[in-house]
Amino acid sequence: MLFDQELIPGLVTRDELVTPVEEAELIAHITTLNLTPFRFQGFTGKRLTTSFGLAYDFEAGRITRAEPIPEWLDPLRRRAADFAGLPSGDLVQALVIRYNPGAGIGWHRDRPQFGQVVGISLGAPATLAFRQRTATGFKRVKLPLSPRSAYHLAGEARLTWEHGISAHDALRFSITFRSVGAHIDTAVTQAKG
Ligand SMILES: O=C(O)CCC(=O)C(=O)O
Ligand SMILES: [Fe+2]
Repeated sequence: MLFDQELIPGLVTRDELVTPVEEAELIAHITTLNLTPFRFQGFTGKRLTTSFGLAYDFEAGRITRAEPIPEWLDPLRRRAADFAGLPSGDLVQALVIRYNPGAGIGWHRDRPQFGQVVGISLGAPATLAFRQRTATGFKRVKLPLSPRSAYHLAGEARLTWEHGISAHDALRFSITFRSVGAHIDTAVTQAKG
């Protein structure tokens, strides 16, 4: 497409942020990572994840430090930042997710400690569903995620809409980069102490 489209305020998408060759290389790197199931209060998710730069500890409810973002993710981080109009140094977290068949992600807003989000889809296509509460129910928007495409969540799309992906039966990966909001200094200081 010639122009980025804003489907809801703050949501911008871009097809083919990476080439098929780059996609294959990224997936090859991901398969070497030690991904672990998402766990929270006795619940074990079917998706497998790992975080770089910063992680979010769901049990403790705060941000912690993680292994540095690996070099093989640098070119993607720069491209994601260019797409989002951010300096690449602002994207301080990279979260890698593997959705095996049957895995999805429930309705949520990303943790408020984080700022803007840039997601890149690899592997099977999926649909990112958005909903925003209204007086009478929900406004809903569906965003098809083609492999190699990217989305940027800022503003309203980031803050007042929830998003989620229903379980699908094919293998998909996502890499999401995040900036951090105003609370990060306190959170990281606590994590070190
Ligand atoms: O897989 C995706 O693209 C969505 C991931 C997501 O919503 C999250 O990690 O907060
Ligand atoms: Fe999310």
